[in-house]
Amino acid sequence: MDSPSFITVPVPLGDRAYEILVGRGLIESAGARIASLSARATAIVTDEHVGPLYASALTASLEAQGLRVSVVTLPPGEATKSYAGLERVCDAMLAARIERGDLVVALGGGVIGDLAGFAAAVVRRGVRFVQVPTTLLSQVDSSVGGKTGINSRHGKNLVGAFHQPSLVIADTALLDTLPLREMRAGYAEVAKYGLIDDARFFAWCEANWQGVFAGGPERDEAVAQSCRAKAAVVVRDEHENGDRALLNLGHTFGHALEKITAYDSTRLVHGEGVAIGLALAFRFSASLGLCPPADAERVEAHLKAVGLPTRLSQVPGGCGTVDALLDAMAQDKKVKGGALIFILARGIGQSFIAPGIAADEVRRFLTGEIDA
Ligand SMILES: NC(=O)c1ccc[n+]([C@@H]2O[C@H](COP(=O)([O-])OP(=O)(O)OC[C@H]3O[C@@H](n4cnc5c(N)ncnc54)[C@H](O)[C@@H]3O)[C@@H](O)[C@H]2O)c1
Ligand SMILES: O=C(O)C(=O)C[C@@H](O)[C@H](O)[C@H](O)COP(=O)(O)O
Ligand SMILES: [Zn+2]
Repeated sequence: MDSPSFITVPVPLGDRAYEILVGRGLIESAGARIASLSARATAIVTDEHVGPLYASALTASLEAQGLRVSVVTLPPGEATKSYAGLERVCDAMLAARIERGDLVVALGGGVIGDLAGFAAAVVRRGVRFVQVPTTLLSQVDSSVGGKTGINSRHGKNLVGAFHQPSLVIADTALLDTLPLREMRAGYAEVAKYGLIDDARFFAWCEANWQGVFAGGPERDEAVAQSCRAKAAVVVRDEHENGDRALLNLGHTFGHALEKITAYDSTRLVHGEGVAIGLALAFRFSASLGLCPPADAERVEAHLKAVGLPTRLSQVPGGCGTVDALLDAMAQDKKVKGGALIFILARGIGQSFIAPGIAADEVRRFLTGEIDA
């Protein structure tokens, strides 16, 4: 199993423990690594952008290990994370006679990872799966932690399951073909880890983001550090009964925007929604007197420097009314007893879970943001 140097990030979850491998060129040895999990057959799930670039190399690498391989290729974009997409993947797995002891291999971004992982969770009541994430977002976030699912017309990720992967192979060279818009979107989730609880990492991001984009050693470091940060949270709260909600920083607003833009990736992709959501969470915290306004300005300045949107006015086609936003936010999975729970911040790297924010405060803040 010769391969270039790589970083291993363990996710010690007892009988669901697995490793995240991060490095350039890992796809070449993916077949041997996946074969070591002792399956007989694999179903690769991918999309129409990623499949033509990487599915044949992965197929060859798996077949060289004697594994039977089938491939299902879906349309790219958020709209694929749907009931129809789920039906296609489940039926393809069943048609390929994928058994419980076999493996689903998600080759793509977060859309494919969430969808394939959910199909793996439900087909035959549970098949193992491997993540081969191909976007920055999926390498730093969605391939880790076992949240799988699809969107509903009622909201983001409302139908899903916790189902941990058996292995994550993050080949950072695959990001060389990723469009700039998608690099930027994934970067919002990288910056998020600094904003949650690691001010030093946020400062590192401010100084090193160009290297992450360019594919230097900073890229591998950013992916590995993000995975370490996420794994640490997931290990202490796998099913989001407490601290894991911190990973939702920016998402109460961001998910509402994704729903309002009808999961139309030409208008808004997840990471762009998160970028606007991060900026909103910090400005909301500042407006409540919780966070120094200078920190909110610094967050916005960094996101803008990278080329990310930070304002509701930047949502193509508009962000809807305050009522539409509040209505979408009411379906957030953090809602308890009908009341919203926000992730707010006392400063950069000092985020916290904030129940008990009055609905009037949210309305006042959003009204100001829409009018800004
Ligand atoms: N499960 C989780 O914990 C979690 C965490 C964060 C986000 N998510 C979910 O992830 C999804 C977003 O994922 P995403 O940002 O990866 O989007 P995506 O999967 O839609 O991929 C973005 C685009 O890049 C293309 N692409 C992917 N890899 C490529 C490559 N190497 N070269 C060229 N093109 C490539 C895709 O075809 C697509 O058009 C959202 O649905 C979000 O809700 C889940
Ligand atoms: O892994 C988590 O937990 C996260 O919240 C990570 C988020 O970046 C991700 O977008 C996640 O899918 C959101 O989860 P949801 O439970 O709010 O749908
Ligand atoms: Zn996210």
